[in-house]
Amino acid sequence: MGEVDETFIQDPEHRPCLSIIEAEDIPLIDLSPIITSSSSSNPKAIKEVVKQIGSACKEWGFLQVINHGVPVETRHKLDTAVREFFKLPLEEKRKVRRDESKVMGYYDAELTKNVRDWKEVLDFVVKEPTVVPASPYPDDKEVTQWYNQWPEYPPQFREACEEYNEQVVKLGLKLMELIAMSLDLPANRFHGYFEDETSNLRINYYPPCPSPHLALGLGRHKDGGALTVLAQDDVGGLEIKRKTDGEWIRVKPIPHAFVINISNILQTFKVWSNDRYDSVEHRALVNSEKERLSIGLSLNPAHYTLVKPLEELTDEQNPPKFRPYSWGKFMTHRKLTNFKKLNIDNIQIDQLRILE
Ligand SMILES: O=C(O)CCC(=O)C(=O)O
Ligand SMILES: [Fe+2]
Repeated sequence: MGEVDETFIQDPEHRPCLSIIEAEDIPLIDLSPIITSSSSSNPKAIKEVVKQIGSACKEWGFLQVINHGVPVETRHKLDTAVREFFKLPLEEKRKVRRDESKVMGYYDAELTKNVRDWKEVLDFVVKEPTVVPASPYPDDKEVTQWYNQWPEYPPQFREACEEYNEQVVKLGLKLMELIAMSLDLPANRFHGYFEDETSNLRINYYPPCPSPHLALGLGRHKDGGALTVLAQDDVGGLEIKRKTDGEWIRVKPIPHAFVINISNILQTFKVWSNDRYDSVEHRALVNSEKERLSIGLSLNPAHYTLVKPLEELTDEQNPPKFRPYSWGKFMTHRKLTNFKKLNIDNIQIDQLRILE
């Protein structure tokens, strides 16, 4: 096979280094004290987990969890259905193609930072329908609803996906409790934000690529939302930009583990925690021999959430460093810019920073 189309080619400074640097791995946290017992039964073990979560969030922005309570079969069922879907002919997959009016579904021409990604994706909302603002304009109060487009084949797709979402959202909310505790907040501090969650599932399928040294499966980015729970298969390719030195390091696939990413584009946690927890860039490499699959559930708050530094974490010595922003308006803006140019700038975290 020849080289890839030039739309996929990364600028030299962003091309991947294919010889793996065997660096230290991101923290691996065993959640069994949380999953197997109630919070009163083993306070010492739970405190230890909270401590590990807190330092992983501060030092890495990424971690992996094992013994997380999501059944192996739930994950296996979705994995099987997804692989069957991506093997279908393009015309079949395009029957659930996303567009401006149906924003969830299949897509095969995504760009990250204006360079094409070597991947196909499927997007679903967790709650159907998901209520969101109709436009990103601050004065427009109109809302709209996002629905899923379920593939007809394989027939078990929808059930597998819904079961997976339910289990993984449960894990995501548990992790939000642990993160709250690591910030010395009550365990349920964030729960209210997720009652009308706008969470979504993003399935990434990376076909083998003839030029893995020139292209990326997914260019460098930070995720939206509060937290991403990612399942990657055993092929490997996820890299994160290490905070301490900016080196790209590979996240080792661990059977049945989930990779947790507390970071996001508008850095919800950076704002909520008033700068204690920061976000981290990551990307996905491809290879010339094997296809790769990853499934990320992004736990997102209700559209009407005003994200701002929590009062408990600010005081006179520690004044708020960020102005509030509307989660829903931000999310709608991001979704619509996939389809058309809008007459409003993308919000960046530094625009929200209150100058000292
Ligand atoms: O494929 C991966 O490992 C990363 C996926 C990812 O970062 C995303 O979907 O946002
Ligand atoms: Fe990501």
